Amino acid sequence: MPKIGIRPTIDGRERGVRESLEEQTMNLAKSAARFLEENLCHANGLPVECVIADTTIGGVAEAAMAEEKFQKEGVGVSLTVTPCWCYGTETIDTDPLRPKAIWGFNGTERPGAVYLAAALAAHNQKGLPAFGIYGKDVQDAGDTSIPEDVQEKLLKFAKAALATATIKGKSYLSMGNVAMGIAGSIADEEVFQNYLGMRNEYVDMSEFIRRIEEGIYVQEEFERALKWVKENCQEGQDNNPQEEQQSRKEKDQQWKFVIKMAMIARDLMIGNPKLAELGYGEESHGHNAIAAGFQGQRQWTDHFPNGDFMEAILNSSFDWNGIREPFILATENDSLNAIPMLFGHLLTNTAQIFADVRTYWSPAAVERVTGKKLSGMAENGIIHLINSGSATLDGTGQQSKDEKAVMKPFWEITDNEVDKCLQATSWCPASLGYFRGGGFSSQFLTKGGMPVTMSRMNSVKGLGPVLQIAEGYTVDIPADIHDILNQRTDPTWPTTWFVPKLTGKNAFKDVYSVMNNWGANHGAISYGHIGDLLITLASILRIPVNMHNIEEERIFRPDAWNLFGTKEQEGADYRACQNFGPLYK
Ligand SMILES: C[C@H](O)[C@@H](O)[C@@H](O)C(=O)CO
Ligand SMILES: [Mn+2]
Repeated sequence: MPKIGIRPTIDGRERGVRESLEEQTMNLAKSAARFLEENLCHANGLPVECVIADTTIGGVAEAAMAEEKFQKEGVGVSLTVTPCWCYGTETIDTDPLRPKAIWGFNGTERPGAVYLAAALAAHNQKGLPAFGIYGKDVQDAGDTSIPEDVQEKLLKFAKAALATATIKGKSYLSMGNVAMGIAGSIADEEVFQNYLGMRNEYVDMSEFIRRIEEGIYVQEEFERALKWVKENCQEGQDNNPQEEQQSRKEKDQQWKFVIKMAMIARDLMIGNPKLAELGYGEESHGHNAIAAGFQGQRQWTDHFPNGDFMEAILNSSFDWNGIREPFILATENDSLNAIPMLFGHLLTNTAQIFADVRTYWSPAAVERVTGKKLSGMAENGIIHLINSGSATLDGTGQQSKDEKAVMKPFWEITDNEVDKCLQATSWCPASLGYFRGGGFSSQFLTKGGMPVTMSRMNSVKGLGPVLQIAEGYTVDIPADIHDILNQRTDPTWPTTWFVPKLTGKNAFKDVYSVMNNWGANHGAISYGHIGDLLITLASILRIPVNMHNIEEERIFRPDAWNLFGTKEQEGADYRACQNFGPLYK
């Protein structure tokens, strides 16, 4: 995993000045390292490691020594810290690909903040955007504590920067290609390579058939998985017309098939050393995929069982092997929704809901069809998030903290919570009108009251990718209203009722405007209000944000963004992103 490199910079003037600052400067680095290590964790559960340069950095030779150490140690993110004046261009981190921040200690004995300003100016002049962290309140010289406002910025920067470094060099695995003309399923080489530093890998869906027919999966695991599915995955109601319903025997066959699909998709993504033991060396490697998509519709689903079980279970934090890190797997191979799912996962360490942003139900329309009024959080209208396939089962809202529904990092989830998520989910025989080959769709209703953030990447010819973000809440609506609304769509699919936080302005004027401004058919829903983290990450990658409802004081972007205008931040973001261009271009 990428590490965070800490660079203590210092005034290089020996015979008094430097010596007097050595201890304080190194202590600041140590306290930043300790703070980050204590408060951050990678999405796979591993602790975040910091590497401190061997010496303080007073000039370019010591900057080079720090760089050498960072290269050796696999440092993907850098944080420069200083309590004093140092020499800007001579001490800064000039690696153009490494996200970077400078914490200039706010003291008056020695001018750390003056260095911060000078060093940021140097970064801007050189086209190497850096984040500036300057505490609001003056601290005393010997104080190594980290004020709360500085802590907040350190974490925001570090989490987004680590996500950037984690994504770099990994693959998006496109299983199949374009589903039903959905442009998001065109896995765009330019977007992945230039903006994310990723490579695209492609496998034809026929690879699933080859592996199923030739037995290229681990038989022992399959048997264990089948037993687990029988015990834990309850089959839901078959809504197909009686005469079309598949027989028990056919359904039993299909369960076996979809379990194999799940195992094979996982092996395709990350490999499986057990396949090498079975003589399948090449297959054992996988595609180094940190995210993937499955086309499914229609060539596959017109003939074979659909991908819903595979997608839902891989996107969840558990399966027959126990509790584990969720995968990122987009339905309909919508790669532009897989990207925000990946962002959400790396920023929160939790599983992600993939959904169609399907229907805006105005209060008037709800009243017309149900005779009932929406109230409480739902009173301004609701958005129906629903899709066959890849909503994580963590999205049931059956995990809890302080008696509130939450979605947790996998290492905090208990066996009892896994049972509850599974209990809250039924697996309905797929709607055969849509899915001629059958399969099983996960069906659940997300618990209300969870703070969530819905985001989506869109791509515009000539402009490139843009990100849209809506913080809001999942809501409970009365069961009788839900039943009527749900029956009007496909009731075999999982439903999340969503209300965005409204600002009364522009895209967040009302719930309708959020729906009306959504850029495509899908959204990625992440637990928590993480719009600020997404904005920080997007700025590192130079992806402009075209719509968000995040309070101004939570927004943290590289210092250079201010130089593109401070009155109207949205336009400044576009100008800055365009000026610097994609991180890996
Ligand atoms: C079954 C249907 O084709 C759905 O998959 C369709 O409505 C979508 O989800 C489109 O994104
Ligand atoms: Mn869809």
